[in-house]
Amino acid sequence: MAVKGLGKVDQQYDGSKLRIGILHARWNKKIIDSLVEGAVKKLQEFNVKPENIVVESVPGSFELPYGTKLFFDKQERLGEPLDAVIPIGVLIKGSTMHFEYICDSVTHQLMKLNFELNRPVIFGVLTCLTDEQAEARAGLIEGKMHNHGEDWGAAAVEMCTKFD
Ligand SMILES: Nc1c(NC[C@H](O)[C@H](O)[C@H](O)CO)[nH]c(=O)[nH]c1=O
Ligand SMILES: CC(=O)[C@@H](O)COP(=O)(O)O
Repeated sequence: MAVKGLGKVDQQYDGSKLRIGILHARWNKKIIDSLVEGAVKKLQEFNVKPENIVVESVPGSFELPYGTKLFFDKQERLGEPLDAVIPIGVLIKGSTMHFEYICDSVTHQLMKLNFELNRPVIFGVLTCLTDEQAEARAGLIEGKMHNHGEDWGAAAVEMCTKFD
């Protein structure tokens, strides 16, 4: 088992009053499904109520930053505002520069959204060179790596509550 990862949380965070959005891309669906499942499982372990976990999708990772903004806006309009969004995408290197451009622009724009929206936007995007790297990071290869979706769920609750 790899040594990398979030490790134990520094304190117990309570997500019972939070509403968290998960916005996932539909590219690389099998890996996405596992990551979403990991994030949901961890949110529930941190007491986020199932009815307060809102899951939506966009076509690909490129759509995640603007989709995240629209998701916050829509939930606000509905009177069910989100405390944080976990955008989840899986980028896998192909044979052109497509991968590099999307990795770079999406990462920067998701980071900027934290400050623009003044809400936690978690970095739930895998940027992998091979299918196997992505599968391992979604916990799909027995004994290899943990499901990184769990880290993203934990990070969302911590970032919503830590500085209260
Ligand atoms: N190659 C991958 C993509 N590509 C699709 C783009 O993200 C986008 O949906 C399209 O260009 C339309 O704007 N998306 C991923 O999530 N993962 C990939 O590996
Ligand atoms: C257009 C795409 O999302 C995808 O085809 C990228 O892969 P490649 O670099 O092999 O074109």
